Amino acid sequence: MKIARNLSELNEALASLRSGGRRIGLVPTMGALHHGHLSLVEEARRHADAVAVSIFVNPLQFNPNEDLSRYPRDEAGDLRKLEGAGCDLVWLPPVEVMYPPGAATVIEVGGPSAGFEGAARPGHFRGVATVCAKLFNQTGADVAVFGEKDWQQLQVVGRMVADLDLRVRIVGHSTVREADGLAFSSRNIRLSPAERALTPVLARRMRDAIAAMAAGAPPEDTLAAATAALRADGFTPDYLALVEPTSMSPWPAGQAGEARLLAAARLGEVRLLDNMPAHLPG
Ligand SMILES: Nc1ncnc2c1ncn2[C@@H]1O[C@H](COP(=O)(O)OP(=O)(O)OP(=O)(O)O)[C@@H](O)[C@H]1O
Ligand SMILES: CC(C)(CO)[C@@H](O)C(=O)[O-]
Ligand code: BAL
Repeated sequence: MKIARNLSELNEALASLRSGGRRIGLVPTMGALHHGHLSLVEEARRHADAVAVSIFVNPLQFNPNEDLSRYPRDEAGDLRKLEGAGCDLVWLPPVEVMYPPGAATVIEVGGPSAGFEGAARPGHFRGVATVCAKLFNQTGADVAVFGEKDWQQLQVVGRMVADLDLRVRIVGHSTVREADGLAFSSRNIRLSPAERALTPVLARRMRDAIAAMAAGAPPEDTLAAATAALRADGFTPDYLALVEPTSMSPWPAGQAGEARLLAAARLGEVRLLDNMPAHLPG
């Protein structure tokens, strides 16, 4: 497994991986890797001949009051896991390589960036889009794999690639969960044991709400009741909302079809994100 920390090391590693027309699959991450990330690596392998994983905690997507300095980091553990997963190349740029002094260009995606994470974390998707565009250009990846866990991010990146005619193909991979239903997430390690024990309730409330709506219960009332129940459970819900899955527009009242239920709720200092498909009857 090759490790690159600057652009000339990256270019050298890519030149050898690409020999004979081999296709490159990229998995962008912020490190502190878990089973969700490793399953994105496996997915990338299904679409490409060589897999590159980037590990970069991107300051541009954190707000000043967010947890950039406390974001979990475990470079040695990450490299061990990636070696075991058969990753071919790890791209580990320091901040000054990604954003050299004087850098002054950002990418602003409209449409699916609005609302939800975009509202809770102003400027977050500008940072995500900018770093993803740079990662795609730096690696020349043929395919890039993203997790559905960050559903809105997946839509924003897909929108950017379409709008800018980027040559990378975006592949989404389903959310990988712990046995009790909690979606794997790097920040989960900051949950106390009592908070960790409560986390499966979020996915359970979402599944129950979807089942009720599929059986004909009105979405607005069902989601209001689920939100109140989560609050009583001990969560601080941020949103629980049905959206059109690609544009992220509110799902029109009374419409039948495949919507997406998005949730964000705080538990202690951790903000949990989840989403699930919701098939609504006419
Ligand atoms: N449980 C999961 N299942 C599938 N993909 C995941 C999962 N968790 C993260 N990913 C994906 O891995 C990629 C890198 O995500 P990131 O490094 O931010 O990890 P994370 O676990 O989402 O961390 P965070 O705590 O910051 O949300 C993203 O495409 C993300 O959607
Ligand atoms: C896509 C990403 C690596 C960009 O920094 C990040 O937002 C993440 O880890 O989901
Ligand atoms: N997993 C999305 C990246 C972030 O929370 O900043």
